[in-house]
Amino acid sequence: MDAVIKNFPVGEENSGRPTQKEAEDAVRVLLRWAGDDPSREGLLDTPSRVAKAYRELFSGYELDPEDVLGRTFEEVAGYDDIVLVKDIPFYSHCEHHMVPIIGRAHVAYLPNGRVLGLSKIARVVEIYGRRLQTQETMTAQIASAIDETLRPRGVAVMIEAEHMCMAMRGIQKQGSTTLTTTFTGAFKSEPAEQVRFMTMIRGRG
Ligand SMILES: Nc1nc2c(ncn2[C@@H]2O[C@H](COP(=O)(O)OP(=O)(O)OP(=O)(O)O)[C@@H](O)[C@H]2O)c(=O)[nH]1
Ligand SMILES: [Zn+2]
Repeated sequence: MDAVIKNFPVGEENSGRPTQKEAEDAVRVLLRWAGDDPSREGLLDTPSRVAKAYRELFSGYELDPEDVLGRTFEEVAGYDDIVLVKDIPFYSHCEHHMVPIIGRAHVAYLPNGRVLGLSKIARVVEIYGRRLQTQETMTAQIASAIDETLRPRGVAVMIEAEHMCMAMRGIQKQGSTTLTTTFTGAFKSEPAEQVRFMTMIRGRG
């Protein structure tokens, strides 16, 4: 982990975060709420496993996209056309039900003299994915993080995702996909750039 711990600093100043024991007790309550017995053998270690899993699934709160996006390159031989990283898979959790959102992000920008390491784009998707989210917020957050740190001529983000809260429960519609987009700069002002972005995303193989 090479980025700064931000929202939940590990240490004495970390007064707002529950203790491991509090988290495990909360899981025991939810196990009882589900109708099971937390003291049966198979569930004895479950609270500590769940607490550990939550640290991983929600590790995005501890990372700052600015640290990840700080490393840029200028030597790209004058390349100034679209850079698109498409089909970045991610898992997130909806902030309404805390069940998974399973999706793919497509992220593009128009360089303004500087380019990002390609892996950094996927890292930004991870940082925002590993938080409680709405798809709209996550789409906008990825775009503005890149916009504000890299200052490119434009950013385009599309997310396609399936929401388990619509598939496993509630309306129970499996297989529906939600699409969200955020465009900034030239992608926002020039429809032709949006069309190029969409064409590049849809051009498979
Ligand atoms: N806009 C948006 N809505 C979302 C997202 N994830 C989940 N939701 C919706 O959040 C809404 C919450 O609605 P509520 O009526 O408060 O909760 P609910 O009774 O559990 O809703 P149902 O899912 O319809 O049973 C639901 O319509 C979900 O489909 C998201 O990323 N974006
Ligand atoms: Zn939901």
